[in-house]
Amino acid sequence: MLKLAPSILSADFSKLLEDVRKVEEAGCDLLHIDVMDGHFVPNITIGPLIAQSLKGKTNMPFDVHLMIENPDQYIPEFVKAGADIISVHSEACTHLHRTIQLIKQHGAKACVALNPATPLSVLEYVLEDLDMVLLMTVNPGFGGQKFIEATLQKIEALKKMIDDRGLSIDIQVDGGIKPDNIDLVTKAGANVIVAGSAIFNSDDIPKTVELMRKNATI
Ligand SMILES: O=C(CO)[C@H](O)[C@H](O)COP(=O)(O)O
Ligand SMILES: [Fe+2]
Repeated sequence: MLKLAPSILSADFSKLLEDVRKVEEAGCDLLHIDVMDGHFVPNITIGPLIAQSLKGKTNMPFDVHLMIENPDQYIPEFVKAGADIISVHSEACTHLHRTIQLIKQHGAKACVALNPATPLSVLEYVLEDLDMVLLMTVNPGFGGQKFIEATLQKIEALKKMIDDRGLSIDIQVDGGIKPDNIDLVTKAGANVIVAGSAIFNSDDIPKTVELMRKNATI
């Protein structure tokens, strides 16, 4: 099933709740919350307090993308703040299996995110434990970057890996996705689509969301 996950990184933080309601009214499925620590990625964004302040004010589940070092330290806090899905970067986890179990023990859905240059082989022994895999289609750290075409092959390969094992795991893509390339990523096998600048910087959010759904091949 296609799920659209607008990234609040491109929202107007001075009227965040208003922007969140706009994307919910436009029919988006998940709220993608980008957490950056200035270490794992060069940018600093938001922490659990902001997530918590939005909880209960929208019905969209919270899809929390942790771009931070030592994610284990913060997972309990983000679940308390309302995270429904937590993504951790394989590159930031020394004990990836343990971190995945920690997310699940706290009652959230577990997702592993991979940078564009990270091979799918890191998923070999943990894939069965996951609810979702997030393939970055830009290098993490900033919104509004250009989609990296080479990730299309990787999406296809992940889809095959999941199907070959008879699993049912969502494939999320994040970075540079717009109405004019959503067909490529959905055709390759992605079904959870993050879009920040394409949605929040649009003059007509409902129209852009509708166009993304129309152009998706699923
Ligand atoms: O994780 C991210 C960046 O690290 C963001 O989710 C992503 O960049 C979304 O923004 P855009 O759609 O504008 O590329
Ligand atoms: Fe993200």
